[in-house]
Amino acid sequence: MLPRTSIATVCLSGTLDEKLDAAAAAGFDGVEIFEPDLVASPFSPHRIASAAADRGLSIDLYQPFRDLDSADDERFARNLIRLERKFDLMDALGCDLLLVCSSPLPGAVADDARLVAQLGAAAEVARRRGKRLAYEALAWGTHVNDYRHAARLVAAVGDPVLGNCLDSFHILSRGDDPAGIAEMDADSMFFLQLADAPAMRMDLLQWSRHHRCLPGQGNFDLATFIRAVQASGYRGPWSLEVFSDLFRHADAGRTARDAHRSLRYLAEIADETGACPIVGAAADAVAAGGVVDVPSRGPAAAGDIVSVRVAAGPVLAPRIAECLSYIGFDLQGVDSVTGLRLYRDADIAVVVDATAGTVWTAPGVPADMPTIAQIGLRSDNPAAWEQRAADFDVAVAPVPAPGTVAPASGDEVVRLDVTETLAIDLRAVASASEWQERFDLVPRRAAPPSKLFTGVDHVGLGIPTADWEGAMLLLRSVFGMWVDDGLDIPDAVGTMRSQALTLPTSSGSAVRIVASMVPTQLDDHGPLRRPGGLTHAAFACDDIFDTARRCRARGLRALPIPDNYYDDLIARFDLSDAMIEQMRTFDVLYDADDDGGEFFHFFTPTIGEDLFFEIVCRRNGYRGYGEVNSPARVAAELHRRAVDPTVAASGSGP
Ligand SMILES: O=C(O)c1ccc(O)c(O)c1
Ligand SMILES: [Mg+2]
Repeated sequence: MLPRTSIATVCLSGTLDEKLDAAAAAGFDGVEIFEPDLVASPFSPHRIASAAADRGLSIDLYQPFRDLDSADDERFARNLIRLERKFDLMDALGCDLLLVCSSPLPGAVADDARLVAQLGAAAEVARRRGKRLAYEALAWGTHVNDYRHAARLVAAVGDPVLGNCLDSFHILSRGDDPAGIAEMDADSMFFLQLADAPAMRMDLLQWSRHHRCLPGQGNFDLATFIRAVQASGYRGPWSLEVFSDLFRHADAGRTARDAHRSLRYLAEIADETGACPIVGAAADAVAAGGVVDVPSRGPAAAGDIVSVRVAAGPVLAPRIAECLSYIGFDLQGVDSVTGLRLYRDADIAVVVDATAGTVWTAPGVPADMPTIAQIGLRSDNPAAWEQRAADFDVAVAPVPAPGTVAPASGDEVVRLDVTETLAIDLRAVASASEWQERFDLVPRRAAPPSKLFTGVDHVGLGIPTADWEGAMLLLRSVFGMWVDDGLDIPDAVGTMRSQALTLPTSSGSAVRIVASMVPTQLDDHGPLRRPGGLTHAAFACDDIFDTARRCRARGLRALPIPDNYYDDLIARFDLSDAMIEQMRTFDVLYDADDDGGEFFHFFTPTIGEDLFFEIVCRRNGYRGYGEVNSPARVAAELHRRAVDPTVAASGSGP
């Protein structure tokens, strides 16, 4: 059950009225009025109060009141007068709760007894004015920056109009343990502010003011945090307070919808049992190789990725077909009308679609940018997934048939648009034979398909900056994916924020997506970067060198890796000469983790602007994706283009 929900106006862009519209439309019960929004508004506090009431929103909190305490008595006296003026304003606003944050000033009171006296004096004013104060420890407060310290001060004052405001950012950004919240007196907990944030090492104030995000969009362990809050018996609203450079110019309606969805997501993960389920646990369980014992959040566990559809366009489709055949995929069937071609290795289907300008191809993708437009996961119960999407207010569209120019209705296929250019297809029909039957493909081959691969190890997904937060939340809420810490990877054409997401599957394996952020502000997204969408699919094998040999025999010239790379490997790892020689021969890259896990991989050359395939082999529970080698791949690809101008000119691949 979701408690009362609230959102700070600072989370949303636009005028105050627009912010209220967006909050109400998204289903929030109330708002926190952020002072600068009120100060900048042309409307009186009375008018703002009725604007909120007209939309069915309560004003749950007015904030912030800064720098209350002071080592300078005269200054403190002035601060109490300032407090009275704010209470006048709150009278007009019809709000009785004021957030007071701990002081970050050098002149803040250091001595607890004196601080208790000053907080007590402020509480007395508040009581006389029929108001309440919620005291919040800012992570960068000069003397008070720990929620336990703030709670001790509040308890020492002992005035029922003075309570605590807990803000997940200030607690989790410091790496603090939220367990103490469970021991707090629920009556003293006046307000709860929630925010997530990406893992970063930076000044706390900068991190807080520019990079907060919604629960389910960052890397904080909010599940453990919210359970501690619930254990305390807190009865107030769950309110979102997200300072974000991205949200400040994002569409307010979209942010508010994501915000409400994030609280539903948080309520769901709060109900899960088990320790620290967000960060790391899923990856660890998957890496351990055995059955995944983290809960699957979906209503019906999803299966592995069984198909990948490449929107190739007519020009580059033959190149893609050629590349697929080099790495073991055999043509199995062709649609005589649309030219849709089905390739297969073992149980993996790759469908190459050569149509252009139809809804079936990825919208917005230029003809020279073939993209993976759809991944198919097996599910025993697509209808349950559809219901789940509806629970999170995510539109589910039918997938149109190839060649059609408008979406068909009544199709049984469930399509979730993760980004404009990617649909995840959760349905009963997704495998090679189902593709074959569904589109009545003309069989092209009697022989059984080859068996180079054991499955799809992961897919790479480029997400434009502006869509990043929304896509993260969608993948984690609707699909129930788990995240590890993200990484920043500098390479020859920019720096990419990379974030792995993992979905445990019914077979005890995992669907893995490696998301990377594509800067939206660049008009020209630069070489080897697409404006969004899937960049590659990685196929898993049991023996990297045997597979590389077989691919070579089928005609593959893998992306050439320079000798410098191998000299560096020799320096970094204790690998035998024979092993290094094999890697050099087959252009295999390598990574290892601290727990003995090893990763071997090689790449096909890029086709068009940025589509490639990867062949990977994990050993001993390696958890990563060889991200450290990503700059080597990008540089190798740039070099390949530079030395062979026909490659770049024709946009062609191998
Ligand atoms: O960054 C700040 O100053 C600030 C103000 C009010 C808050 O509730 C908060 O968490 C941070
Ligand atoms: Mg706060």
